[in-house]
Amino acid sequence: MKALVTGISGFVGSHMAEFLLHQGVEVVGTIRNRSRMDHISHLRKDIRLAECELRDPFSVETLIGQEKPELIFHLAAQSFVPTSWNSPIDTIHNNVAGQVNLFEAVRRFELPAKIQIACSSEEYGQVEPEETPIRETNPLRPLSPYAISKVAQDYLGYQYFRSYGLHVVRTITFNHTGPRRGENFVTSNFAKQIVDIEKGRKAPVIHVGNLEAKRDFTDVRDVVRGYWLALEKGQPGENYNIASGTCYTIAEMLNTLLSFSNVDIEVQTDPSRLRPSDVQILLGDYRKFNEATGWKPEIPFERTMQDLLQYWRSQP
Ligand SMILES: Nc1nc2c(ncn2[C@@H]2O[C@H](COP(=O)(O)OP(=O)(O)O[C@H]3O[C@H](CO)[C@@H](O)[C@H](O)[C@@H]3O)[C@@H](O)[C@H]2O)c(=O)[nH]1
Repeated sequence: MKALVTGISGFVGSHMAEFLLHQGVEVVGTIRNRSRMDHISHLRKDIRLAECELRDPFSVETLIGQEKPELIFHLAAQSFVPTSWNSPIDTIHNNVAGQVNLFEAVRRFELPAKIQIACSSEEYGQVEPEETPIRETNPLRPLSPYAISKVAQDYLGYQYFRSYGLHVVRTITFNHTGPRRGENFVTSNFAKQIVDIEKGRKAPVIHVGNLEAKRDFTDVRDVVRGYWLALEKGQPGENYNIASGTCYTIAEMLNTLLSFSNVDIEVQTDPSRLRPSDVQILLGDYRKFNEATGWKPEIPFERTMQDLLQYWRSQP
């Protein structure tokens, strides 16, 4: 069995590759010439890498024609919400055109591949308190250009299934974190600041944005197991929430991290970390996915936070 992982050098891509190798699957991954390789350096002898610019249809067609994978995990994306306000067109183009190119190449070669696409709980956007936990039937009220790009990816998955019969499974993943999470994202950003303070590299002040927002965090290792099950047991054309079913305010998440450290800190709001519009609450209902695949989260939030701190402590 051969799997293609787009964005293999990224946070989720590297965990996906590890999971697939444990399943005995042959792994090919896409990288770009500017990709950082440190997340997958320990896997280099076990995986194959292909340089591919997903925005370029010729590049994607060549890759798909050469590799003909049976499974595709489409994880490559511009995934940081604040970047999408600074570069809205780039975010939408990158995320949407990349996926269309992939789908068109699969069609062109009439590949019977199963394709997982990484949709996002950001698509739900403005959620009313009585709508939680959020089900897949909730209206989408996106609040950022990033969320718009994910709505487009999501509905393209639906449309390519309906129009052409592509086996696309749409996973709607809530926040996820763990070792190797990029340092822009809130969990990793706060963990790294704490470790920098522990190591004496930074004054004991943590800079934060909106601490009131509530997020539903799942460990990335549970998430990639979910992506595998989505292709093994999920129905093509369907969308499935992948979530923990519990949410924390960002302040509670910070306190959890601090409970695993001895540092004494001051918290300071950095206005540049506040967003033009922030999704206030994301709390997912994963029953539909559980019923289809048996998936449920296994790694407790506290362990994820400890592992994340350990990850930053181990970095040079
Ligand atoms: N990044 C960041 N966020 C902060 C900070 N302080 C508070 N926050 C708040 O923490 C929350 C989470 O921010 P992020 O970690 O940047 O993630 P996100 O915007 O929720 O998006 C993530 O989850 C989506 C799924 O819902 C993913 O699709 C997306 O790619 C990303 O992983 C937001 O409400 C943000 O305003 C900070 O210093 N930095």
